[in-house]
Amino acid sequence: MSESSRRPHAASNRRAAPAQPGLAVRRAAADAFDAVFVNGRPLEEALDRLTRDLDDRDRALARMIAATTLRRLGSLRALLAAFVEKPLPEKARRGETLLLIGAAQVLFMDVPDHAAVATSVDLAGEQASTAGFKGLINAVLRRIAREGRARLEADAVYDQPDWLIRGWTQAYGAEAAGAIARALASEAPLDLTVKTDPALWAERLGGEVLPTGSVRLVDAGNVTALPGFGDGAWWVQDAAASIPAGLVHAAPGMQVADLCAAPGGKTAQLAAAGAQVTAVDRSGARLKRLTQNLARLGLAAEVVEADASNFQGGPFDAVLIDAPCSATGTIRRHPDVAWSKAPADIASLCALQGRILRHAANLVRPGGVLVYSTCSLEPEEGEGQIAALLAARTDYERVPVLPGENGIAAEWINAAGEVRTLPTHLPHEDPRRGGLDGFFAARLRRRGGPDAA
Ligand SMILES: C[S@@+](CC[C@H](N)C(=O)[O-])C[C@H]1O[C@@H](n2cnc3c(N)ncnc32)[C@H](O)[C@@H]1O
Repeated sequence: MSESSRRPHAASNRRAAPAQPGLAVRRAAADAFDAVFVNGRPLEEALDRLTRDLDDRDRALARMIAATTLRRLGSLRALLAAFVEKPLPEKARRGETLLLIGAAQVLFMDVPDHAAVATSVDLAGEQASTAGFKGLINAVLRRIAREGRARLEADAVYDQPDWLIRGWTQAYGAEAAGAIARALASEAPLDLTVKTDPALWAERLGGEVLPTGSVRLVDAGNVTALPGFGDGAWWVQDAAASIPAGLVHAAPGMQVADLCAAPGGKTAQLAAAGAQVTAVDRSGARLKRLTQNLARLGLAAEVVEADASNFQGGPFDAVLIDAPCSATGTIRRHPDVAWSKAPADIASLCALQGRILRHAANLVRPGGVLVYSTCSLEPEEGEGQIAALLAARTDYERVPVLPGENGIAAEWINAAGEVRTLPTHLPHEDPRRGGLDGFFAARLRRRGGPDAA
C-alpha cells in the first residue's frame, strides 16, 4: 500500500485525536495479511519488510496478529459471515482485513478487547475507502467480543480451505483429517538439531530432548540471542525435518549429494556426520544462506547452483532429495501456506518432483541409497512419487524404515516402510509443546554393487 493511501482521509478543523497506541503494529499486521492475499507474498517475507521500523516486542506482536488471523481464518470468516449482514464492497476489502485482525485479537490472543476494537476502527479511518465503515467495524467487533466464543464453539468450522480438508480426509480418513486441522490451530514449538550432546543443550536452553534427538523449546524468543547460536552449536529444524537426512546413516568418507539443499538444515546434518556433501540448489540467494549457515556451524560442503533435474555429478553413495513441495506439512509454522497454495500448485509441483526424482535415480551408485522427502501432507507429493519411481525403475527397492530407528515411532511409519509424520504426532497435553511437521520420507536402494546380497 502506498504511503499516500494511509493519510487521514478527511481534512478536519477539529483537533486530531491522539493516535491509538499500538496502531503501527496493527497496521503492519493488516498490511502483511493483505500482502499474502492481494500480492501472494509469503507471510514471513512480508513481515520482514513491514516490521523493519518496529522494536522487537512490537515486531513479535505484529507477527502474532497476522499469523493468528491466517491460522484461524476459516473460523474468523465464518463469524464475519454470521455477524456482518451485508458484505463490504470490493473497494473496501481493507475493512474486512481490519475486522479479521480485530476478531483474531479478541478471540485468540491475550489483547484487551478495547485495544483490538479501537485500533481496527482507527485504521479504518486512515483510508477513504474504509472510513465510512468505522461504525460497522466497531459494532461487529464489539458483538464478536460478546458472542464470538459461543458462536465458534457451536459452529466448529475448519480453519483451512475445503480442498485441503477433502484431500486429508481422502488420505487419512475423516477423523484423522479433523484432528490434523485442529492441531494446526496451535503454534509450533521451536525444535533444534544440535551438533553434539542434546541433553546438555536441553538443560542449558530449558528445553526437552525428543525421541529423535532434537531439542524442543517453547516461547524461546529471539533465536539468535539464545546460548549456542553464535557458537554454531545447533540449528533450527523441526524434529520431523531432521528425519530424512538421518535415514542416510551418513558416515565419514561417504559421498552424499543433497539435492534441493538450501538453506541447508539437512546438509548440516550430513556434514556433521562426517560425509563429503555436495549441496545442490537452483536458488543462488538461498545457497547464500546455506553457505552462511554452514559457516556459523563450522561445517563444510561443496556448494553447486544447479537445477536438480539435470545436475551432473556422482555417482554418489547416497542422494537425498528434499523436494520443493506445497509445504502443507508446515502450516503450523507458516499458516499462510494453507491460503497461498491451490490444487493447481500441487499438480505442477508433482511434475517437478517427478523430474528431479527420476534424474536423481541416475546419480546413485549401484548399491547406494536414495532418500526422498517432502514437508507436504499431500500423498501425491510423497507416497505417489515413490510408487511411480518404483514402477519405472526395477533397479530400485525400498529399504523400509524400522520402528525405533533414529527414534522414529512405529506410528510414524506407513505399511510400505515409509515415514509419514503428521501434526497430530508426538501429542502433548500442552499443544504448544506437541506435534510434528507433516513430513514424508522414503528410503530406496539401487540394486547391485558391492552391497548386493
Ligand atoms: C524444501 S526446500 C529445501 C530445504 C533444505 N533441504 C533444508 O533442509 O534446509 C526446497 C529447495 O528446493 C529448491 N529447488 C526448487 N526447485 C529446484 C530445482 N529444480 N533444482 C534444485 N533446487 C530446487 C528451492 O530453492 C529450495 O531451496
